[in-house]
Parts: sequence; structure tokens; C-alpha cells
Amino acid sequence: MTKQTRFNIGYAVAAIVVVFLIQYAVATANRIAVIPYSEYQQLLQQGKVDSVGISDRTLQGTLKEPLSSGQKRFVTTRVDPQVAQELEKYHVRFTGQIENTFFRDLLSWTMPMLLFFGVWWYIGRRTAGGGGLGGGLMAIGKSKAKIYVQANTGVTFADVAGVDEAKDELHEVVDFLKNPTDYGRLGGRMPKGVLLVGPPGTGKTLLAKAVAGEAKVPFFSISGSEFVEMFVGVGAARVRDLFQQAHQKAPAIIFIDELDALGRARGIGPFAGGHDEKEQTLNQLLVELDGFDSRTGLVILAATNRPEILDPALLRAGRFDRQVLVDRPDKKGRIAILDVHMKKVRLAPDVDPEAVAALTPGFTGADLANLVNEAALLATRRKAAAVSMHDFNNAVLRMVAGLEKRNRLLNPKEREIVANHEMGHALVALSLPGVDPVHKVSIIPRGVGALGYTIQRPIEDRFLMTKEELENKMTVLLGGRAAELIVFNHLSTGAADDLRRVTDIARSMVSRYGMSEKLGSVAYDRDPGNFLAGADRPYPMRERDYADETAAVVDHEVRAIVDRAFQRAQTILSARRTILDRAAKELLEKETLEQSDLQRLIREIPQEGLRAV
Ligand SMILES: Nc1ncnc2c1ncn2[C@@H]1O[C@H](COP(=O)(O)OP(=O)(O)OP(=O)(O)O)[C@@H](O)[C@H]1O
Ligand SMILES: [Zn+2]
Repeated sequence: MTKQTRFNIGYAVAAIVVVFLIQYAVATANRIAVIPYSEYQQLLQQGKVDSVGISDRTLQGTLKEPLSSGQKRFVTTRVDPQVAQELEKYHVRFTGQIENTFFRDLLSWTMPMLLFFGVWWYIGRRTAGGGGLGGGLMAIGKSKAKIYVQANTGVTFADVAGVDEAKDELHEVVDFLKNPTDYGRLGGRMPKGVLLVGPPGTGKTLLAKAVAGEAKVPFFSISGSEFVEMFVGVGAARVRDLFQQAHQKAPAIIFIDELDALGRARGIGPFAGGHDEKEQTLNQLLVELDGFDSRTGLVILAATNRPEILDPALLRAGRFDRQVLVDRPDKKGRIAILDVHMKKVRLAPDVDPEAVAALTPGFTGADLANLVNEAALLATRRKAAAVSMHDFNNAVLRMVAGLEKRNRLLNPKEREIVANHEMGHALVALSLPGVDPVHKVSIIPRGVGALGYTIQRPIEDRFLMTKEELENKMTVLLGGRAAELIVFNHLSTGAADDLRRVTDIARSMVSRYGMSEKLGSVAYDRDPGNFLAGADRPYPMRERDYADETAAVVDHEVRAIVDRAFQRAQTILSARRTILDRAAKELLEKETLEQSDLQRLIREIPQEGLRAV
């Protein structure tokens, strides 16, 4: 049985004892002698008993003369069921008596009820924490147990480090919450829903709390997985409840963690039975999102690490239409995060945050917080006065094994390849006219599968692209692979996605845009598609309606276009080999390079025979 029921039985026993003691006290006060049955029998045999009242469990009577203790009345426990016959035998007058069974009746009624509620409460409490299956047992309708409210989170932006871009974007939300009624006056668009996107442990929850802490508003939080209920309608009720509670405390922040658990695109997922419930919950969330006036000062923050599976309805204007990227920190970011957490432990003078950051590429904020903890534990174990660099080194060794298993860390050789690959993209982009400028290069893994990334920001919206621009785009995409080939003289699997995109563009050029001389201005692929967007998308699977010989020529032309672009990328990179090496080294060191870093690198090194391109 559960601890809770044992508890209740304990209470019941105590209650019975108390009732008995009260009866005893009352009896004494009334000058009734409480005597053992044997003594009663003796008195009976001696003929001293005058009259007796019989009830289920006791015999109460009067004596012909007082006991030595002075009482004339007595009570004893009824032991013998044949009392009456016995009484008759000794010629004692007797009557049946209605015992006052009030306490006993009360107990016999309340005990099972107490037990029942005890067990119910206990189960309810246990499942409330675990979510999932039985979570709604107690929570049907009202769900206060599951909504966590903090009047003041006590977290500020100073506690969140290494995510400066995200902080900048959230400053606006803080400003808004500080003065919601005035905010819209000057035409500022009021934030309503903000989606924090990033891998686990990068500080999304912490950021949300910091927004609440900075604005000094209450923080309501709930996890998407907790909405998923067994009973239809419970999740929806919970959403309604959450918004209702938050409204009463507005301005306030509602934080929904794991939004993907709830907001998964409808019609996906193996549990067909759960659809109704999930859909209802999601619909309710959409209703609530649309239904409030942002002037009240309610802001919904949500976190997810899989934005791509979210129901598009959630991302529409007026809902979660702002996305804030919370990425894994680069080296500079890690130093800042380590500074935050190292403040909490006593450090030996030899500890250098920069050296620790250099040892921990790929670590998230949560990993780094763990690392500081682990190092402190190691120091405690060796009874040291302070945490030293030695402890940090050991802690890194312990953690890296675990993290590598989770497939998130690259080994040094892989990092070098990724650094050269990404610099290859960036450098080709910097060298070609009319290509979108490079905004940022990074070797921090992002999303699923990407080991590094190069971000190009278009200067203007484009609706048309020329043949030359498409060729340049392909050349940039092949720059990664070309760099790998030039620097390491081997190929790796890291370029698979680049190759797919290049092939798509080349195939579209040949079969849709009529850009191949051999095949002329014929649209072999008659799917009109979406003109430019299609260039980046997987080639649509459709039936071919031209001759086999034509198909062979198409394939041949595609191949020729890709080869030419690859050749070009190689030429550019070979010509700028010195910059490539220098930049890759710097990227490896800093993990991210901004536009300004890249421009400096290019300026520092004289243009080597660029005319060749
Ligand atoms: N950028 C950061 N600066 C300082 N500490 C951080 C940072 N990121 C994470 N941490 C530490 O890691 C802990 C866990 O982070 P948090 O729960 O906010 O991550 P999360 O992104 O919400 O992860 P999940 O998606 O798994 O919920 C924080 O309480 C904090 O101690
Ligand atoms: Zn690439």
C-alpha cells in the first residue's frame, strides 16, 4: 500500500484512542468506576450488583453499595455473550441499553471516505508531476497544480550569457511589458507570441525567465507535453485556464516549453486516437492567441528545438510570428557563460575561462553549467580549498565522452575539415560579383545534420535570376567541397546537402529555364512550379514526357554545368589559398566569423591573381 494510506490508518488509530480516552475521562468525571470484567464477575457472584445496562460492547451498572473507591456505578467491557443468562442465574435485574455510538458511527463513516480521498489525492499528486497517461485524474477542468507561476523569477539578462542577438531581440518585449498601454501609441508593433528556437540546453527557459525578471512581471510556465492528455477536452480546458489565470495577473509572461509536443502539424504522428485531443488543445491555443488584446500586456513565449514540425497555423501573423534563434555559444559566448557560472564557486588563481572555453567546443550553456558543477565536485572530493584548472580539465574529460556519444561533438580533425569547408563557401562568395554578401560563417553545429554554416543575406528581394547568377550560386555551394579537395586532397560526406542543391539548380537550368545551349529554349519539365523557390527545392518527382535520348542529353548537360561550377570554385580557392588557410585557422579558433572579420581578412592579404576567375 502507499505511504499515504498508512498515514491515514495511523490517523484513524489515533482517533480511536482519543475517543476512548475521552469516554474514560467522562466516566471518571461521572464517578463511574471502570472495572475489569473479572472484577465485575466477582462482584456479580458476591451479589453486589444491583442493575445492569447491556450494550454491544459494554456493561454499565449500579452496585448495591459503593466500591472502596467510593463509586456506586461501574462500567466494564462486555466479554461474555451469555451475560443475560448469567445475570438471571444470580437474580440481577437487567435492561437493554442503547449505547451512545456517535463517535463510532462517525468513524465508520468517515474512515473509508478519508481513506478514499487520501488515496485519490496521493495518486493525483504523483501523476501530476509525471505528466502523460493519468495526469488528468485530479485535474479535469481546473489544472492549477500544473501551471507554475513565479511572481518574480529573479533572473535578469545578466544571468544569460553568450546569446547577445537573442537578448537584443527580447529587449523589445521587456520594454513593452514595462508599459503595455503606452507602447502601441507611437505605432510600435506589439509583440504577442515569440518563438525561441534552438537546441536543448542553450538557455531558452532561462531567457524567458529573464524577460519576466527584467520586466518584473509574473511568469506562468507549462510544458507542451503536459497538455497532452488522455481525456478529450482536458488539454483545451487547461489552455483556457492558463490564459485566464495569466490575464488576471497581466502584464505577465506565459512560457510554453516544448511547443512541438502540442503544436505538431495536424495529421502527423502515429497515435491516431490522440488526434482529437491534440487537435482540440491546439485549436484552443490558437483561439486564445487570437482572442486577446495585446494591449493587456500578455506576451506568450514558447520554446522548441524543432520549428520545422510545428503546425503552420501557429506561425501565422498575430501568433508566433517572431522567431528568436538561441544558438549554441561560440568560444566568446562560452567564456561569457563560464564567467556567469564560475562566480558561484571558489576558484583557484590558475583557472582561465578562456582555456576552459577552448576545451569545450560544442558545449551548450547547460553543459557548461554542469561542467562548473562537476569541477567543483571533483575539487570537493580531493578536499581542495578551491576549484583549480586541474579539476576543470578532468571534468571536461568526463563530460566529453558522454556528449560525444550523444553525437554532438566533432573531433579536432572533423572540426578542421568543417572550418575549411565553410571558409570555402564564404571565400568563393566574397570573390564573386553579384553574390549575396556573407553575413556570418560558423562551425557551431546547427539543427539536425548541419556541421557548420555560412549565412548569406540578400541585399534586396529578387524575383528574377540570370544564368550568371545561378552559376555563381552553384559555385558558392561547391566552394565547401572544393576547399576540402584543395586543402586535404580528399572528399568527405559533409557536402551532401550542397551537392543536392547544386544538382537541383543545374537540372532546373537545363529542363525548365532553357539555359543549356545544346538543348535550347525548350521546357522539358512542364511543371510550372514556383519559379525561383523551385531552384532550391528538391526536384519534383514526375513522369518524363520526352525521349530517352533527350534524357541522356539532359543528364549530360546537368553534369557539365555542375563540373564547370566546381572547376570555377577550385580556381578561385587555389588563387586565394593563403587567405583560405589564414581564415580557416581563425575560424577554427573563434568558431564564428562576422562580416567585418571576413572583410578584414581579405583586406589584409593582397589580392592574388584574382583575374584568373
Ligand atoms: N546562455 C546561458 N547563460 C548562462 N547559463 C545558461 C545558459 N544556457 C543555459 N544555461 C544554464 O543551463 C540551465 C538550463 O538551461 P535552460 O533550461 O534554460 O535551457 P533550454 O534551452 O530551455 O533547454 P531545454 O530546451 O532542454 O528546456 C540554465 O538553468 C542555466 O544554468
Ligand atoms: Zn557546405
